[in-house]
Amino acid sequence: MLSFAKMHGLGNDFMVVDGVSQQIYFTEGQIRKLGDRHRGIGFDQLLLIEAPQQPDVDFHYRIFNADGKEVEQCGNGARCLARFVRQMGLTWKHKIRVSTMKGIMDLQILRNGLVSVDMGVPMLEPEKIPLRYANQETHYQVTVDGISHQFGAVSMGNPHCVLTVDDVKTANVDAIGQALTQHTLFPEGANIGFMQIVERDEIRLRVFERGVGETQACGTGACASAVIGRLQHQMSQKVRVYLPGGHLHIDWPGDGQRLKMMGPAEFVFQGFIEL
Ligand SMILES: N[C@@H](CCC[C@H](N)C(=O)O)C(=O)O
Repeated sequence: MLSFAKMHGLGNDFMVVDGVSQQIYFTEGQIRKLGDRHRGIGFDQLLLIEAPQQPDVDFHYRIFNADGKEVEQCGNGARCLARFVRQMGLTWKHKIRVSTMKGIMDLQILRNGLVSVDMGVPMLEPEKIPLRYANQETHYQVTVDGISHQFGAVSMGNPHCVLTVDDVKTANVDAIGQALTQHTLFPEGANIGFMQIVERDEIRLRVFERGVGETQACGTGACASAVIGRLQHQMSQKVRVYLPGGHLHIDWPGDGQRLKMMGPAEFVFQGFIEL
């Protein structure tokens, strides 16, 4: 029997598995079955926490989308990881350092229960996103169904494309998201964000996630929108990003600097399942 927890960050939901005390290997098919919302546990991502693979790191953090594919980064998941490892007694630390496919990340559980995550330096070079386009720094263009869209692109460890819209409520998230998430411009696919600027320090955002579809919140998507918002629309260093499931605080001083994200992480239940 496999022990797991169901958690969420602003409604972006996860099956979280302790791979430190349990020996576990998931196939893509198993993940798809577990992620099925009618016949499985149901989740946007499965998070697998493993023993450290290098010195000075507490855990190794792996992320799988509901389609079974392993990906590089998950911001809401990182906050859940921090609360999970303490709740399960895997550590007593409040400051936790994890490695991911793409690098090292520092997490901190704050006194108010929120979790702050150092998400590293956002990467804007097309080859690092990856994006098949000559470097234009912040303004790119793509045509979907005969309509031209301007977008910004950034890697938060994983690839993001951010479109600015007048109103997130009426944005065609599903159709444009489907068309762009596996567009040839993004050789590894991309998460597609639809950002409405409300104030210099406030964004409304919906995200069509690669390997999932639209989610109630995307942590890395919120970070990406803050970066593109600052570069394209001169937004403030500190912004609140409102997603359908709730809001996150993002702090990014600017180009070449590290970005911080802060928000909640919640337990739903714990359980056992036979694979
Ligand atoms: N929900 C996430 C991002 C999860 C991975 C993403 N779907 C991808 O394929 O890169 C978040 O909170 O960042």
